[in-house]
Amino acid sequence: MALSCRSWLSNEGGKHLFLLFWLSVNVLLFWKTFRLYYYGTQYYYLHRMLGLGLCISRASASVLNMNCSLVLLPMCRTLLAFLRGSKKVMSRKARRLLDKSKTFHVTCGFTICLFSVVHVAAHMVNALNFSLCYSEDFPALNVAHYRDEDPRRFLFTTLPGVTGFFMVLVLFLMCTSSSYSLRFSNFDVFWYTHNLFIVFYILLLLHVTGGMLKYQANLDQHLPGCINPNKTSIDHFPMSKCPAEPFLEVYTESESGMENNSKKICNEAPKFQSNLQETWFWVTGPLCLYCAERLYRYIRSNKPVTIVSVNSHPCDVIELRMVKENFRARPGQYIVLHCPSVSTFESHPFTLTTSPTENRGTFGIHIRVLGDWTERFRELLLLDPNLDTEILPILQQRTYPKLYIDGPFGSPSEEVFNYEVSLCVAGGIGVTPFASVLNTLLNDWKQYKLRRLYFIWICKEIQSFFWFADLLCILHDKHLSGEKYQALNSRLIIGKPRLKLLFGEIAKCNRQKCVGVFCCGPNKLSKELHKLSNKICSHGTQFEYNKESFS
Ligand SMILES: NC(=O)C1=CN([C@@H]2O[C@H](COP(=O)(O)OP(=O)(O)OC[C@H]3O[C@@H](n4cnc5c(N)ncnc54)[C@H](OP(=O)(O)O)[C@@H]3O)[C@@H](O)[C@H]2O)C=CC1
Ligand code: HEM
Repeated sequence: MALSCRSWLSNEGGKHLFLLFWLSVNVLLFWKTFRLYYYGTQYYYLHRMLGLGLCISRASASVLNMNCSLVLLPMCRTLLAFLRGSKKVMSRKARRLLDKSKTFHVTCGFTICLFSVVHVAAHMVNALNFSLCYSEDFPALNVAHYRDEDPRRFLFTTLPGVTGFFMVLVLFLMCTSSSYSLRFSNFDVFWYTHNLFIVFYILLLLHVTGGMLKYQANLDQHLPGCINPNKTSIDHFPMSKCPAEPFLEVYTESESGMENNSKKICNEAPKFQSNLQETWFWVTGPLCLYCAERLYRYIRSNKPVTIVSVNSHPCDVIELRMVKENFRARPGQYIVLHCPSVSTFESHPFTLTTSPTENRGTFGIHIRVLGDWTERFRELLLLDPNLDTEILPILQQRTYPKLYIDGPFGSPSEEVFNYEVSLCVAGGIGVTPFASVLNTLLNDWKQYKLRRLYFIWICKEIQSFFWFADLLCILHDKHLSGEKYQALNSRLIIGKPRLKLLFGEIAKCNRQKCVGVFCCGPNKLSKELHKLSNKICSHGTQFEYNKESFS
């Protein structure tokens, strides 16, 4: 039991701890801001005018500030790839958190949507109260031009109102088009709408320059509650219509000593100033970082690659070999392919199956033709579908379509080399990340921590194994004996692997070790391995689960 807890903690602990920390900061930020506007002496008159709507609108704005700042960071993929590669900078546990970057991005995105609803609702109430609680005494505090003015005026004729309206519209479009089904069926729509994020940020930075909500700047000359000799009552707002609590009930002695002031004479009338714009502090940094990342990626991917060879494999897989000046990549990384002849904006991630080395500049990917984009791409590559293989030296190269790559970007499979023992389970074309790992082990494995690799590849059709038959046999021959492809036969087993039994065997042979479990394939395979990694813990062996994803 203790061991399975240790496995669970090792697999799930980091991400749950990070999520708890992020949640706590959100709650703390909301509560701290709520209290500031509820009890803050400098907001006493504004609170009297707007009531809880003020506190909730400002508290939700604080949460929006933080998440609008965080939402872009997980998408700085080049920065994430650098962090993955810099082993000195982060521990493996910290690097494994990078696998959840897209999940964190979506979480922040949804939080922005949720608190945008809260923020808009609270500001609707504020618009109403600005109108109902128009103050003759403090004209600087008012947003309405006169009492009982139509609150819709603020929403559609002021900068915060108009920018807020369009921000909600953009956010609605971005989120509704981000659903998995729409991204899968019509990536272009997702891409067009999601790139409205730049409009979202421009509107956000304009939104907060409205300066409608004001704080009192001369508390030393006029502490709320003091007596104005020119007025008999201290009620500056039409109490019958205003939502704010009665004067003395809100402020207790411990909060600000308000009662004492009801005997003090005010030295001068209250003066009000617009709040400092915190949003610029929160958002400017990450926005500049992300824009710099996109600019760097644009410049880096602006030069087309040279296609060296195109191989057609069984079961609708094509292998593409390319070369690009100064392109470097680590095994397990992926690139994003963009072919303007197929689609103007649509691009797709593919894991590198061969990475460039010192003595070979080419790199390769294996593409399973599944959807319209890959279908069209194959037609452009293999003009004559009957051609089995077509390897053209660079000089005689046919006119292939222009092809651009973005990346390389990091992925969990890079960690395979950082365990002493690793188990790689591939389902179908999900073998690609491990192909690059195996290719690397062909050359120089001594530099890595990895000393034992278990590799399981599950395919629907036996012909699929021909995608990497050469590689598997060379590996096998290099480390074991056997004729060409004979080796494969001796390791080909018909039927599903008994993963639970396999884990037990691995645990027995690697007592007291931490085994890195890597999966790339169908979700149900991934879920089964994840469950086993959390559960199996015999012989003191721990299984650390790493799900492959284009994070
Ligand atoms: N870097 C990355 O993130 C990459 C991810 N991928 C992903 O990998 C997946 C591969 O798809 P595809 O080639 O169609 O794979 P398949 O759907 O053909 O599945 C491959 C094999 O895995 C078997 N399988 C599925 N679930 C289990 C399980 N729980 N236990 C044992 N065997 C199981 C299947 O058996 P059965 O026939 O019974 O279903 C099938 O024989 C895709 O979802 C793709 O997105 C691919 C490449 C790279
Ligand atoms: C204010 C809110 C949001 C902003 C500013 C934002 C911004 C971005 C940016 C800049 C990217 C990177 C595009 C790239 O470099 O490839 C991105 C990608 C992504 N966003 Fe958002 N997003 C927001 C909300 C959401 C929400 C709510 C969801 C989910 C429902 C979501 C899902 C995604 C996904 C899945 C990707 C990755 C696309 C891919 O690479 O496959 N986003 N987003």
